[in-house]
Amino acid sequence: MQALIDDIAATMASAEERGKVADYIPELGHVDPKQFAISLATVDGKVYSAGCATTPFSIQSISKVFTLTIALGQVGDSLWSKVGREPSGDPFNSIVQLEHESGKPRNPFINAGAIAVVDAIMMGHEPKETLGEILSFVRYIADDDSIYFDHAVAASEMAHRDRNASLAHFMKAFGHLRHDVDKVLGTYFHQCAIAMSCEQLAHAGLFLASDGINKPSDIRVVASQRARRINSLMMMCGHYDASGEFAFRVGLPAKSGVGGGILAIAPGHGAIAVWSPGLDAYGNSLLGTQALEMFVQKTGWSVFGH
Ligand SMILES: NC(=O)CC[C@H](N)C(=O)O
Repeated sequence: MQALIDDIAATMASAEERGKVADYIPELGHVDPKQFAISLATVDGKVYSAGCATTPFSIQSISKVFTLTIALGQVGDSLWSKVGREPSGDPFNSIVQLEHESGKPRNPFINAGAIAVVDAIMMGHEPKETLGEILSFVRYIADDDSIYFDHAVAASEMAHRDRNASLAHFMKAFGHLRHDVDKVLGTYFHQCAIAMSCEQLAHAGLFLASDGINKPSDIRVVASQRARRINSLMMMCGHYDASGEFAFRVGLPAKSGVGGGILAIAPGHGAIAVWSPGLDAYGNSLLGTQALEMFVQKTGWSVFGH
């Protein structure tokens, strides 16, 4: 397995077309596009990494998997009255469906949906308390207390929040947000600004690869049915309007972020985190997707078969 991971990293190191780093969040625009990392954590406790797998990067929308897990733990199925579970077929920051669908976001992974999810978690608390809870959860599932918020990235997003603020105000006008818009956005931007390495991320995702049980601690994080459902949402919605293409090419539940990371789950096998900051036209990591495609072709771990 280590030979395969090394081979993937070597192939990606020599790639010429590397995509475009997100610069609509200015702080992310400074990241060196040459970097590549991959880490596989297996359900039987092994870790295989290559590239800069211990370098922290901005996990951005990958954090939406963790806040969804927390929200379902707090409010259970009542979450689905605030957010849907259908693929949107629209870009991650689109506002068009919100008007047609009375301010209810299609799914928890587009920006509007994730903003609604974090509003649900806040439960009348101040952002600082909610952020403490989110960070504790992520540190717990990754078994690593060094994971942190990159405050410069969060501040950069807050300063350029017009688009996300539009989504939030629109939902609030329909009665779908309970808290003050700027407090919800401040919480959302910090959640997106969590910095993690591929090794930490792969470890954090393991519970979704093993029916809801964290590894290697063997402590149950969620019921197996919930893990299965989160995986299905990742498969259908994790790459926005490129989710179909990602399923076609890779065939694993996965969540991308505009920081260039992707967390993919191979149920029964392990969790794979990849990072390369250059994005494709849909805001998903160009080389990260290629690396995962190469990985499933060699391992046969796609949920759709070899
Ligand atoms: N696709 C993403 O990673 C988007 C997350 C980013 N924080 C935003 O709100 O625009």
